[in-house]
This record gives sequence, C-alpha cells and structure tokens, in this order.
Amino acid sequence: MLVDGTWTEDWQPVQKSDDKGRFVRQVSGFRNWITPDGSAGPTGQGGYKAEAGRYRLYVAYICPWASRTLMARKLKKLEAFIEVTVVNPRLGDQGWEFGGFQRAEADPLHGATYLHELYTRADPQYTGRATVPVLWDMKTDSLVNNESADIVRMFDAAFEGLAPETPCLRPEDIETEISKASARIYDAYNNGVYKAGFASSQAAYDEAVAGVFAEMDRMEAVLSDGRPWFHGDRLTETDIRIFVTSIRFDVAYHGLFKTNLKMLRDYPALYAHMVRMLNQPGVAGTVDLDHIKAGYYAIKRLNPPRIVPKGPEDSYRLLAEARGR
Ligand SMILES: N[C@@H](CCC(=O)N[C@@H](CS)C(=O)NCC(=O)O)C(=O)O
Repeated sequence: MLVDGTWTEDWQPVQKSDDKGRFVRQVSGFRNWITPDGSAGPTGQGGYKAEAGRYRLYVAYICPWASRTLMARKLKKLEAFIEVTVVNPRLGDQGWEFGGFQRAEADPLHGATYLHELYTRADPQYTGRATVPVLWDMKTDSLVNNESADIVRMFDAAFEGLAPETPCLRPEDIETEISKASARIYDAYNNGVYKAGFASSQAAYDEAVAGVFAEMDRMEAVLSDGRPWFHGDRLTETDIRIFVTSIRFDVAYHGLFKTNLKMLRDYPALYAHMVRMLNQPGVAGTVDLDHIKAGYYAIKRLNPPRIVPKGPEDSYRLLAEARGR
C-alpha cells in the first residue's frame, strides 16, 4: 500500500483484521463526481463534466467492485464516454500491474508499470491501498473516484441526455428498498465471501460462512416467485451487485474462500438470475473467468503453490453460450 505517497510492501491484499480476526475493508479515498454540468456531486469537488472521450476506467476483471462499474458502463451504453484499461489479474508485491497477462493492457496515458503510480500522480502524499476501480479524468489528468458504488451511480445519471436512453439502475420510487437490500447483500454476500476467505480465526470464518449462506437462502426465497430481477421487473444496481459475486462463486469463492456449504448452482432461482444477467447485452464481455481464477488463486496467503483449478466446466459453458448469442 501507499504511505504518504511511498509504496510499502505490506501488500497482502485486503487483509486488515479487527481484534477478533475479522477481515476489514478499507474506505475509498477519492470521491469526486462526474455531473451533467460539472458541478460537485454528493461528495468531493466539482469540475468533472460529462463529456465524450474524457474519462478512463482502470479495472481488473478479477475484482467484483471493478466489474460492477464495467457492467454499469455497458448497461448504460457509455462506451463512447468511458474508455477502459484492464490490469494484470495477479496482485503482486507492488499491487496491480499493467500488462504481462493475456488481455491485460499497458497504461495508455502515462506508461505506468503499476496502478499505484496513478494514485501518487493524483495525490503525491496519498496513503491507502491502490485499489481498482479507478475512474480517471484524461482532461485534467486526475483521479475522479475510486469507489465503485459512486461510479455505478454516476454512470447511471451523469450522462443523461448525451448517451443513448437506458433504464435507470436506481429508480427513485424504490430507492429505499435498494439501499436496504444493498447494505445487507454487501455485508453478507459481496463482502461476506471475503470475510470467510480472509478470516484469521475459525470463529470469524464460521460467522462469515453462516452469513453468506443465510443471505443466499434469503435471495433465493425472494427470486423464487418468478420475478426476473431482485426488486421485480426492473433491472437495478442490486442485480449488478448480486451478479458480481454470483458469477465468481463456483469459480473462485467455493474453493479458495471455503464458502462450500453449497455451490451457487444448488440455488435454482439465484443461478437463473446469474444466467439472465450474463445474457444481457454486453454483460458477458465484462466477465473473464481466466482472469478471475488467475487473480484469486494467485493470492499467496490462501494458495501458496498458486495452482489454478481447471473448472468449473459449467461456468465456461454458460459464458460461451452468452458470448455466442
Ligand atoms: N471500495 C472499493 C473497494 C475496491 C477493492 O477492494 N478492490 C480490490 C480488488 S477486489 C483491490 O483493488 N485491492 C488491492 C489491495 O487491496 O491492495 C470499491 O468498491 O470500489
């Protein structure tokens, strides 16, 4: 991570724990917003106006948080507004690296070797982890935002009137419902699997795993009435949130994070929800199973020999089918 702008090799990914051995995720540091007129959004500074070709999203396909911003870019048809650079899926001694893996790209703006160079370029005194996603402003050469929840929200609204019309991912009439569901699903599912995987005590692991499967049972019950999306007929950010963990579940979390009471495919409605989302236009292109596996199974602390498993066949088949449509 970076400390006062200097890289320090306390790099073990996402490993901060509390006094009971529970994994704790860091809070994002750049919270500016792109808005239609460049005014400041709910947090941060103004000056980031919605304009074509001005912004670039740095992502890792392994990362669920980065992936949800990629999905929002597709679902909101923002390809002309937001360029994308994909980093190497393996988090190394210097954090995220450019190039060096199939479909991992070079940094087209600064020729950086590591993502942390972008952080210190934006703030020479930055302290914190150099995480993906990073939303970069190519006009002022600055870091707009590194919090995926903000990025999904700004993609939803900031380019209205400029980008093709698309359904809202956070309709006002169900905003409270979305916020409530998001908080729970984040804690028990999206972050719950990490809490299980990075637990440093049996008790912390047991607690996290129980939370993960209780939440899966709950989501399964909601989706079992035949609705296509979590809140009903409309695809919302809640569905994106669920999907990014569901698509990684059997592929990485079940094995590496030991969330193995069941597999995702044992939940018929949740599984169908994942397949439905995978088949939305553009979504399959945001999923790279080889990056996902290479990235997770390269986490030294959890998998010292770094052997990457072959399967699961089922996930590759689903993805190939979705791509072929
Ligand atoms: N709050 C951030 C969290 C992002 C995050 O934790 N990204 C992980 C990858 S999944 C990362 O970049 N970790 C690098 C590190 O911890 O050094 C968001 O949702 O955007």
